[in-house]
Amino acid sequence: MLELDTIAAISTPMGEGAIAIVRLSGEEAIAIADRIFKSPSGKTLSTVASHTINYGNIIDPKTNDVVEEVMVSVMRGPKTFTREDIIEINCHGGLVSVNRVLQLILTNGARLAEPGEFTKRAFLNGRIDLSQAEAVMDLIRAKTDRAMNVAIKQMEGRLSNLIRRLRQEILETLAHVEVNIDYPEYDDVEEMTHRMLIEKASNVRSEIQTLLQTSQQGKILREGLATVIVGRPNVGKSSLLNSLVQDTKAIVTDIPGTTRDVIEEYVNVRGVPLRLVDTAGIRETEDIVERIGVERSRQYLKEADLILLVLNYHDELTHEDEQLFEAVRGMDYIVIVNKTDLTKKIDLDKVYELASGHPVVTTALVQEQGVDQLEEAISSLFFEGNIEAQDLTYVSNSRHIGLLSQAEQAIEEAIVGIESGIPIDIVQIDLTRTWEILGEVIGESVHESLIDQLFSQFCLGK
Ligand SMILES: Nc1nc2c(c(=O)[nH]1)N(C=O)[C@@H](CNc1ccc(C(=O)N[C@@H](CCC(=O)O)C(=O)O)cc1)CN2
Ligand SMILES: Nc1nc2c(ncn2[C@@H]2O[C@H](COP(=O)(O)OP(=O)(O)OP(=O)(O)O)[C@@H](O)[C@H]2O)c(=O)[nH]1
Ligand SMILES: [Mg+2]
Repeated sequence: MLELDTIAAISTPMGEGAIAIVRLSGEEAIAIADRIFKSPSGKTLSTVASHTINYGNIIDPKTNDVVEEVMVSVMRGPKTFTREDIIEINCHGGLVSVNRVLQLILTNGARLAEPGEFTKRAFLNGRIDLSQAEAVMDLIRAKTDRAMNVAIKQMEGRLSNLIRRLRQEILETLAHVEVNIDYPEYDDVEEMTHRMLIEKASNVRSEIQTLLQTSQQGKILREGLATVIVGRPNVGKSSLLNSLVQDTKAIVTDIPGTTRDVIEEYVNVRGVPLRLVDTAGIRETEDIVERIGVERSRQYLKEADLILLVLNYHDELTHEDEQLFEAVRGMDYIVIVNKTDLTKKIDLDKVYELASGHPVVTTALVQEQGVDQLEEAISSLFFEGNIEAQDLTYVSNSRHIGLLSQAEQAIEEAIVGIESGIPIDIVQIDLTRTWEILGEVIGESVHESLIDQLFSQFCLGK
């Protein structure tokens, strides 16, 4: 165990609630709490049994004034979240009262925790590895049930265990290489090790590939399907965003060019998390502010997983509409023909022809018509053919995906090397590199600055 100072933070959201929790972790946690805690029966926290909750008051030791009425949980390490001694003070849930308790703790020997520092300690003290710690953050941020299931499995160590097993197999393979290097004079040893090496390394490679295959869905579940609404000015793009969000987030007017900037919202469409982006209508424009917006729309378009292309039923197809079809070619898109409550001026046959097999949905968004069909089209596009396998281990985090791709490449080089009969000590280098890269996923052999950066993305008090 590392010797670290005692940290404290408010671990519940800033705002009014029924209760709010101030959490302390570290060697001095119980002693510090005792300095400001007074129980009616006179007991002290340092003498109560571990994992008990205790009623009492928080008092300012300088004035002896009662500051708060609380329940204090005492949990002695190592069987705690951080493996250190932990105190949790359950206050009345008002901003002023929790802050007063926190201030007293800080003036009585604790230091304010940095974002993610409690979870970082769980990592530094070896209770969880890096991929599990990252999953804790994903769990908090999860926007749908499915995203949460992926995070929980990763937190339980599913991914870590798989990575550990692969690393173990690489080590065993390396042991065979050693034999080969140590006894090069035995030809039959070389024969055998070659076959074995190729078999073992191919096995590892195919497991890495299987994992990488889950990454696209995993990433979408975690980060949301990047969905961009495009269309000419005034066709109803912002109305579409509002219908899907079921709330008025984007300003809707009949003035073309209303949306100047990009609006981003998370929505849950039948279990598919969408990171929905409403853009400024794409057209040639003179207005400089609007032009920046249009420029950014094009940028978003490039990075989208799904495009919602909106057309106007009450208007003829224009050259700009056709350019939009051109721009989204090769991407996943759904065509929405809006304003069907008005008279038809669009050539629908032409729309179907341009859509060339992509779904076409008609809507009258002012009357909330067609939204169901659109949601259906989105969810069937996402879940097409691959109903989420319950026991699949997903990779969802860009850092992990990047490392796994590197590992795949390294093991590939090792395999090609063995097959082409290059010196075995070169193969050894590639295998070792694969082993190291995989280690970074679970936080073995990672640089300290990366660890700091990862944990700093957490919420305060986590
Ligand atoms: N009040 C409170 N609720 C909370 C947390 C917390 O810190 N405080 N958690 C914080 O995010 C989560 C719970 N996570 C936890 C994970 C591990 C351990 C823990 O003590 N693990 C030990 C002992 C397990 C055991 O008793 O067998 C261990 O793994 O060694 C505690 C909480 C959610 N709810
Ligand atoms: N009749 C009718 N009007 C609609 C429909 N959907 C949207 N509108 C109206 O069309 C106008 C433009 O809607 P917006 O959602 O602001 O269009 P937009 O594409 O975001 O426009 P810009 O941001 O200016 O590019 C508003 O007056 C809406 O009320 C519809 O289905 N039928
Ligand atoms: Mg708009």
